[in-house]
Amino acid sequence: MSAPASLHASSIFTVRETAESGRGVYATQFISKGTLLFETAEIAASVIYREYWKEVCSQCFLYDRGRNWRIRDAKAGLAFCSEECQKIWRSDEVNNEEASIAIEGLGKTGQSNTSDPDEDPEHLLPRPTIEEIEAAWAAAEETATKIRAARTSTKPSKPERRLLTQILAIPPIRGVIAYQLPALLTVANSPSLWSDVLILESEAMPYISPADLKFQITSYHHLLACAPLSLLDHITASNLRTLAAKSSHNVFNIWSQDLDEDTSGGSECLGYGLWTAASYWNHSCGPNLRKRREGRTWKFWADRDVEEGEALCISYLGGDEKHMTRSERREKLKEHWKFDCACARCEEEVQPHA
Ligand SMILES: C[S@@+](CC[C@H](N)C(=O)[O-])C[C@H]1O[C@@H](n2cnc3c(N)ncnc32)[C@H](O)[C@@H]1O
Repeated sequence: MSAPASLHASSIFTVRETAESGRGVYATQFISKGTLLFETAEIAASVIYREYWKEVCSQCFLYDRGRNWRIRDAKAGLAFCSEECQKIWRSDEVNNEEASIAIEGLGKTGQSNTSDPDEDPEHLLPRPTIEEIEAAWAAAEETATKIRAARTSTKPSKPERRLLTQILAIPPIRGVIAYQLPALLTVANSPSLWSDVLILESEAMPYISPADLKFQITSYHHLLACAPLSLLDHITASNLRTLAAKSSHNVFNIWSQDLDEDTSGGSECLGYGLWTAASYWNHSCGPNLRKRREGRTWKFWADRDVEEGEALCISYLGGDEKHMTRSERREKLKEHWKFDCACARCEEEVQPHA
């Protein structure tokens, strides 16, 4: 199957291969402006940035102008807008609470605190190549094997205990680990949702810097060293590499205000998430869809009348495309999403050479 079942179920659009932009979504009938085309709440992984954890509901992502939510799970480092949301979060995923508490405990007992990726000197270096990525993960696996042995041994040896202590003393990178954990819970608890992750478009060089790659590996080791044993089989380099490769082109930012509706600025990026079924809309610099997040649900509407056979596209530029020149748009899309835009507006605006 080339897309999640929920997309195939639509009678007004279909997902198919395109010549220039991978798979795309196409109208199978005339669609009038304002029609709600699709909604999805299937999130394979998400993270709220650490600085917002008290202000953003961990379940529904509600943010109220920076007000702190009073319902807290301090051990798990999470806040909720209501008891209802906390209840849903607790019951949602097997292991959710236990695993979150284990991760939150990292760096709180030993000498380590937390690490800021932006302060790492390797943060500004170029993306690691495919060869560098392979070598780093191969080396990581040797340590991972030892950590697994130490965790599963009924009577860990002195070197095994020392290894676990050493790993747990490394400062955790909370932003990375807090995104990896929900993905691994998806692997463990929702195999069909994880299958939807596997068919998303991949990026072969997904790490934005050597520091990013290093931190993903450190977090892998941290997870192996402290996550509940029931999760251990799912904490694999393969799953975490898949997550990075798929997230690169497919995550949606979680904004404090809806950018499609309000382009006046002031919206803060609170985190991001991987909504698998929402990842098939291609970009157009003249989009015909409007999107909005309501809690955990992304909704997509026709923003004008759409003819049968037309590509259904959102804007990846959040409304800025309206005020940008062709070359500015293409440069930004290339820089952030690494593709040469093949949309109809870019085609139409090609300047003939003198
Ligand atoms: C969220 S995915 C969209 C679905 C994707 N086409 C697929 O097959 O899974 C984003 C990726 O689609 C491709 N894409 C989206 N819009 C495009 C466009 N206007 N021109 C060229 N490629 C585009 C790029 O490869 C981009 O990284």
